Amino acid sequence: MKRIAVLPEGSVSHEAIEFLFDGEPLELNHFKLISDVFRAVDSGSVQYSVIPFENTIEGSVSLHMDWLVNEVDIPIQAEWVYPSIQNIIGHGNEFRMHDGSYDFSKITKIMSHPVAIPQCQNFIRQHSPDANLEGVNSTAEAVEIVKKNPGKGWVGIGTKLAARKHGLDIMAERVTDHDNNYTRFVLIGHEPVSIPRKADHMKTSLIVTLPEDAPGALHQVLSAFAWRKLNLTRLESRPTKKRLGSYYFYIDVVETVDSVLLTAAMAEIEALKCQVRVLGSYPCYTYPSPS
Ligand SMILES: O=C(O)C(=O)C[C@]1(C(=O)O)C=C[C@@H](O)C=C1
Repeated sequence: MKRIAVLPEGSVSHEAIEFLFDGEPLELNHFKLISDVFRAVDSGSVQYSVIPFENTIEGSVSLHMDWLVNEVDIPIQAEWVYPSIQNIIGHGNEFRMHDGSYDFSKITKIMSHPVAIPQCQNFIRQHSPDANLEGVNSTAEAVEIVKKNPGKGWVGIGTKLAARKHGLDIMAERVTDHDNNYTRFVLIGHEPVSIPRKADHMKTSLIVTLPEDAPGALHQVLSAFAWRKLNLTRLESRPTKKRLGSYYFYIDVVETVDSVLLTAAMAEIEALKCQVRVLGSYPCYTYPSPS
């Protein structure tokens, strides 16, 4: 049975990993902090870790990107997309009105993961503009804290799975600003993984660091992909954290063509005195579109 580190029971990450393995029994080790989820592979206590990487509304989860690049050396083995469906969860009796509906203006505090709160801005502005917003380690943790603090007017933004686990009420369903709210997850680990789904395509993730003060270097790097007709799906710069104004580039290449071309592109980029690090070449699984 695969041993996998993931955020707490009822988190979006937990739902997502159960989806990826489609009912295959898994040994899940739950951790409160994403840093511990990352470290679990390093310490050998699990084979794989589940990392949320990018969200439709919020974009890259930069903290997780930086951890993958700077703090650990663990390859990406798979990527998949899963919907982040968020709900308002609380002790319903604190907010229930005579007609049975909820008075959301009574909410004093809304807690969730810092990536989940901005996903629900419209709902918050419209229904609970005076509530305090508080970021915690996961959506699941927010719901757990609310459970332990009745009578204070607190609610959490989280999954139905978390509401069920803690026996709380789902006061409003699907409260994200856009229905198409998806999160891209990556599975990291030292061994390739078998997944009971059909992969959509392969992808290679690269970290490219340009030589200092080389005008046109990024243009030349991009040309190495362009003339080989290699399809880039992501190009993002992040600070190297070594000094202000120094960046690395995170590049995703979808391999729809022969990988020999990609190897040649990387050799060309290295010849330009760039540093190239491969974060992984891995299968990607898309979420089935509603029929
Ligand atoms: O807090 C959770 O439930 C998580 O799985 C983490 C996480 C994230 O880090 O992006 C995952 C997806 C959600 O959109 C919000 C939070």
